[in-house]
Order: sequence, then C-alpha cells, then structure tokens
Amino acid sequence: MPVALCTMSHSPLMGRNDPDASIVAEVDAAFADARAFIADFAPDLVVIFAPDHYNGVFYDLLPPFCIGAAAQSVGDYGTQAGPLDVDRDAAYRIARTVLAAGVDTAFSERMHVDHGFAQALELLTGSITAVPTVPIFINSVGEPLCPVSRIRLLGNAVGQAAAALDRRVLLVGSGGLSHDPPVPRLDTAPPPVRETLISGRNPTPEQRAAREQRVIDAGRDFAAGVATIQPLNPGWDRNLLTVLASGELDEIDSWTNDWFVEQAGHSSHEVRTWIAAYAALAAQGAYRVRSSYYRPIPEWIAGFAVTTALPE
Ligand SMILES: O=C(O)/C=C/C(=O)/C=C/C=C(\O)C(=O)O
Ligand SMILES: [Fe+2]
Repeated sequence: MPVALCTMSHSPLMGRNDPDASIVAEVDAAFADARAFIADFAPDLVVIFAPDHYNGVFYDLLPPFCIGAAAQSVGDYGTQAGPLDVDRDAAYRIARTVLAAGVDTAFSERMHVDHGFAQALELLTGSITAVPTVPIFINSVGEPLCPVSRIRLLGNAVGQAAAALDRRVLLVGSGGLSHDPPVPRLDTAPPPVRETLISGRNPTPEQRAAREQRVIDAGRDFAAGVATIQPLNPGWDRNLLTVLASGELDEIDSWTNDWFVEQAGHSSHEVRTWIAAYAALAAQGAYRVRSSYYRPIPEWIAGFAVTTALPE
C-alpha cells in the first residue's frame, strides 16, 4: 500500500526563542515543502513515532515503546491539548504485527502525549485531529534505554503492518538530532524533581510554566554561549542523515547508547523516532530521500532537520 515518510526535529523553543528571521524563514520553507509533499500524498493514516518528556509517560511504568489506541495531548508549550483522532482498529492491527514479530511493545487505551507528538502533527498536517493517527511512543529520555537495534526491528514490524493496511500511510518521526536540553534525569535530579519523573502527571499550571521557563532560559543561555549544556554536533547529524538516506540502516545497530550521548547529547536518543520511521519505510523496499533540510539552531537547542522520502 502507498507509504511516504516525513521526519522532523521538534523544539519547544520554536516561537519562544527564535533565531534570526532569515533562519526562521528557511525552516518555515522546509515545513511548507513538507506540507505540500504530504498534501500531494494525501495520507488517510498517520503513523507517528515520537518521544515523551515526562508529560505523559513516567518512571511509575516506563515501557520502551507504547502504541496508543486512544491518546490525548497534554498541551505543553502552547501545543493543542485534547484527544488525538486515533484509528483504534489500525492501532490494534499494528500492535498485533509488532508483537508477532517478537517486539514486546506496550499498548495503551489512554495514552498521554506531549509536544513530541502534537508539534509534529500540527506543523505537518495542521492539527492533532486533521488525519486519523496511530501514535507510537518511543522512550528516548528515561534511562535505561533498549539498544537502538530494537528500534529498527520495531520500525520494520510497523512497516510490515502498514503495508497490510489498505491505506495511504504517512510515517512520521519527531525528534531532534544532536541536542542536550535540560530534561531532568532520574539519577541526578533532586528528590522533589525525581518524584515528578516517577509520577508527575497533571502538574499545576504554575509548575508547568516554571518547567517551560527553565527550558526557554536554557535556550537563551545556549545561544549566548553561556549554557553548560553539551554543544550540538553538526558532523554527527550530517552523518546520521547520510546513513538514513543510504538505506543501510543495519549500520546503526552497532551504535551504542553511550556513544549517542558522548557525540550528540542525551536527547539525541530522540533520533530513535527517525530510525523507526525509516525502518518502517524500508520494510516496503528501497526508498529515496526526496528532500533534506538541516541546520544547527542553538536558539532551539537543536540539530534541526526535516526530511521527506518515498519508496523507489
Ligand atoms: O525541564 C523539563 O522538565 C522538561 C524539558 C523538556 O520537555 C524539554 C524538551 C525539549 C525537547 O523536546 C527537545 O527535543 O529539545
Ligand atoms: Fe524532544
């Protein structure tokens, strides 16, 4: 069945701590191109892989993956709040195929998602309900993480499931390339923050605003060169884009989780969502990258990229 792919970095700092207007215009043009590509493809189902940033998934029960049969967006960083238009039947069909392939995904009838999903759906399709969706969470933040080789297997199984649906399926991956924003970590967080990582659902508006302001401040400091967070790594980012475009995805299996962090920061694990989306596309045969935009954008704490691809 027809498939197409669009992968994109997200950043909660877009519109909150913008780079020079010429760079914003360049990114806007990349998204306009992606939207035109998607409109031309006319998907009737979006399968989106995205991470969570302790808004929907916590250490009280932290699976490596979760397929949502129903999901609602928490509305962080000004993204749309409320239910996604989840295609429940497609979600179950995909989950059955993934489990049959030996990939032990979790499953949810009440998934909570954050800007990782919502920003991508809004930017690419106009809203969180524009096209029926199957949201697939990939843990990219809460260590310990599974080896990245499992992500390729997940993507492959999702791609096989997508092929068996009689649908026009857009595969989306949402996550930054090299970046190390100040997402708290369980082993270094002070006790009150640690508790929010374990069970922090439904913060008060004041608590959410304080978290968001901390990230905005970090973006300002990073762009000013005075933040203590890890630099972006454009060389690493460009190599990743080259490998994804080459179709030689099994090369990625040897990359260790520590190497991702050393090279590209903790949140570079978010490229798991890209790897899954490309592996899903590869499940249907050879593919060709149709467009690839990249720029390191310190104001957004992001190696920022947007790609589109189609089967050959
Ligand atoms: O500080 C917190 O509690 C949360 C921080 C974030 O949610 C940061 C998110 C940053 C991204 O999504 C990104 O990929 O840069
Ligand atoms: Fe993120």
